Amino acid sequence: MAGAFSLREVLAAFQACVTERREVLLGPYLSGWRGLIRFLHTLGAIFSFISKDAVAKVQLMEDYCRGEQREQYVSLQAMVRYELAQGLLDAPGRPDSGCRTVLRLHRALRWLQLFLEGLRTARQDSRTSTICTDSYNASLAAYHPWVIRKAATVAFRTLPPRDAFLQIMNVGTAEEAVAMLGEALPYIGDVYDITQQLFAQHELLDLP
Ligand SMILES: CCCCCCCCCCCCC/C=C/[C@@H](O)[C@H](COP(=O)(O)O)NC(=O)CCCCCCCCCCCCCCC
Repeated sequence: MAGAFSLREVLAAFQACVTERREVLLGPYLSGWRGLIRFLHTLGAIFSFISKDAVAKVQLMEDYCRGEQREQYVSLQAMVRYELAQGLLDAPGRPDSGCRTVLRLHRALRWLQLFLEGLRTARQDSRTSTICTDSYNASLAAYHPWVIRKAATVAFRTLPPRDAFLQIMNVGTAEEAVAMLGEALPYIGDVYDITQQLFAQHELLDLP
């Protein structure tokens, strides 16, 4: 089964990362991202400028999770508490804090949520590139300079048609993929909402 992997397992990580106390565990959160990045690799080299940035951010977070302060990075809530208490978010020009890094992933998760919801509910003959561009423009694009928006839009145009895209998710037929998305998306929405609320509460939504 080398190379064959299903988006079902990838998305399950976002279900696994919310605890009973509504904390978001970083371990499964990052393995969800790792799975998405693997998926992105199968879409071709034109997406590599995106996966490079995503890998760098996930890697940085994994290093915190394995580092000396790993207990402080078990969950997003612990991380926010720790980095705020240590004053790690005050100094300008700290492009390596966990909070600002997760914030970038968090904004990208909003894109993912909109994109997958768009795919799920679109008509059969819809274009994946249109769904992707629309969800990008409604979310992440606001944080990106013109060159990145341009490069992203060019890359999106190479995406396969909706039905073919649903097939490469490896969850079975297009109908089965749509059903899987219907089950998995509420969990992604949950992770997004909890994180959004946490960052809003501590005024961390604009970290440079
Ligand atoms: C269907 C495939 C489309 C994937 C497109 C995802 C959204 C496009 C993002 C474009 C990012 C371009 C790269 C550069 C970004 C950075 O400038 C920017 C700011 O960072 P900085 O503050 O450290 O400077 N970084 C970011 O906004 C973080 C971007 C993280 C993107 C992660 C994307 C992973 C996508 C996985 C897709 C898997 C598809 C699965 C669907 C079945």
